[in-house]
Amino acid sequence: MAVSQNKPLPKNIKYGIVLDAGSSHTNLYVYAWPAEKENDTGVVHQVEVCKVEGLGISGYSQDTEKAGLSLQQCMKRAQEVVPEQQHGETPVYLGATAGMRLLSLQNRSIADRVLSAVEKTLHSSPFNFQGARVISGQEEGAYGWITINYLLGNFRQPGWLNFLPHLRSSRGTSGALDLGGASTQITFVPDQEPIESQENSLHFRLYGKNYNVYTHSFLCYGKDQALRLKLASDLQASSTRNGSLLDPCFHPGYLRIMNISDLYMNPCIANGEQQLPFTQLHLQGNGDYQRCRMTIQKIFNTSHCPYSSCSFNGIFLPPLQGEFGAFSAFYFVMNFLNLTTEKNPVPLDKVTSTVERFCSRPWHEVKAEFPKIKEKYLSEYCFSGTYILSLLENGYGFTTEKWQSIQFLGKIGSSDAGWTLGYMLNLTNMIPAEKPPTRPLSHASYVGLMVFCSLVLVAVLLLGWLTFHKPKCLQKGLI
Ligand SMILES: Nc1ncnc2c1ncn2[C@@H]1O[C@H](COP(=O)(O)OP(=O)(O)OP(=O)(O)O)[C@@H](O)[C@H]1O
Repeated sequence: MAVSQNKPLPKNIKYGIVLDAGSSHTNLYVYAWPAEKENDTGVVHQVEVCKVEGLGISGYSQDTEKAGLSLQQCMKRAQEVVPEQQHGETPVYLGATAGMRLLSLQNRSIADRVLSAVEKTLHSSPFNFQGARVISGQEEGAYGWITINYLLGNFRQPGWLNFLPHLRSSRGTSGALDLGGASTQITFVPDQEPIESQENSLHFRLYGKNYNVYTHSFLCYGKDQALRLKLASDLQASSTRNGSLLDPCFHPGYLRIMNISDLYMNPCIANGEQQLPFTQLHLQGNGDYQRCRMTIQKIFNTSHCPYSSCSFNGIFLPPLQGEFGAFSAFYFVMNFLNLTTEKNPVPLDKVTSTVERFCSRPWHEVKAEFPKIKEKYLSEYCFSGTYILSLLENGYGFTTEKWQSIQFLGKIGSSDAGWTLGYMLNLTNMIPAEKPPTRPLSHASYVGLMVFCSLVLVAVLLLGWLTFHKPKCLQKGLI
């Protein structure tokens, strides 16, 4: 509790804490904002993030003790950041995402045990713990959309538009693309209304403005689960007798051994395990982007669509509209491949050729060049890059032209792009439905505005007089 106690305490700052319990990890975020401005947009910022080691939902169910200790360390860090006298009033929320949705489908009682173990630790902290819950895919999409638009300042409305309500539109928002380990979300305000499918439709009224938002969360299409789907589909298509598989999505020279039971012990994959005559899968990379793309394509079923347009698996998708911010693993992967820029998006053909070149590089060379990067991530950037291209291009229909509207975002200002900030803003009622009353002008601004308007009026009158009453001598001279 040392750090903040030695510093002068900032006045009138409020704090909130959100834990994001993902499939592979848990992150703790501390947010802060000036108390007197809490209903303004864009005032909340992330002041701390702490990674809870071993507390992915899968990790927690295996090594509860390690994960518990790491969670306590992150809570300690939060105690240092938030001034001690504010601990009791600082809310803490925990939201578990797709990893936990899958675990609940697989084994409800383990999932409940994981949540109650985490709850116990959080209840014993000095903060105001508000509960742990599994958030739905729809919520994950919606809160991600709220976060990025809040941080980008897109909910700000120029004051003069209040007098012209018919000109108000929700076009000014950015769509949100989120790629997790177990699920992926797409959320945006479409042009087409009403949204054809009810389960993909959300309505918000924020700061006095209506938003009809399309969202869908694809469970099992996060990058880790998508790899499993692809491997299961490869196995089904192969005639291997001993479990050896040549995999175009890994680098030449790369080898990985996986237990078949781990691959199939998963609600994402229909059980086909018992027909296999081997217990282990031996993957051998050959780094062939085009073939990798073809194998990935098989996990997207585009054979039926009960709506006017679909993404894949018969899920409604209206025509893409506006700009998009792509974050989480979309960003991690593109950033590793040097394909994220602050200003202009990298064109689709350059992204494709970069991924293609990277996939073809021998594994020993890649490993030697990036010794500090976790082997799991490094070995999968070829698959992940190819998967991102398949999902965005074939799954959602980002053509060469539309690709330019995607911005890969890690942070916006000091805050990570993700669902957590939107979740806290909603639970603390910090996004009002109606626009907060605008503050009256100060005396000095009022006088300034009157002087400015008077000068403009005088200039317009003078110009009018000169135009219509030209001096006679001048008029004669012209003839
Ligand atoms: N630096 C990195 N490079 C590559 N992959 C990464 C990196 N950091 C995290 N990941 C992976 O990116 C994926 C997305 O991470 P994120 O934290 O957004 O998802 P999650 O919360 O686990 O997913 P879900 O919402 O599906 O439960 C995970 O598979 C994670 O392991």
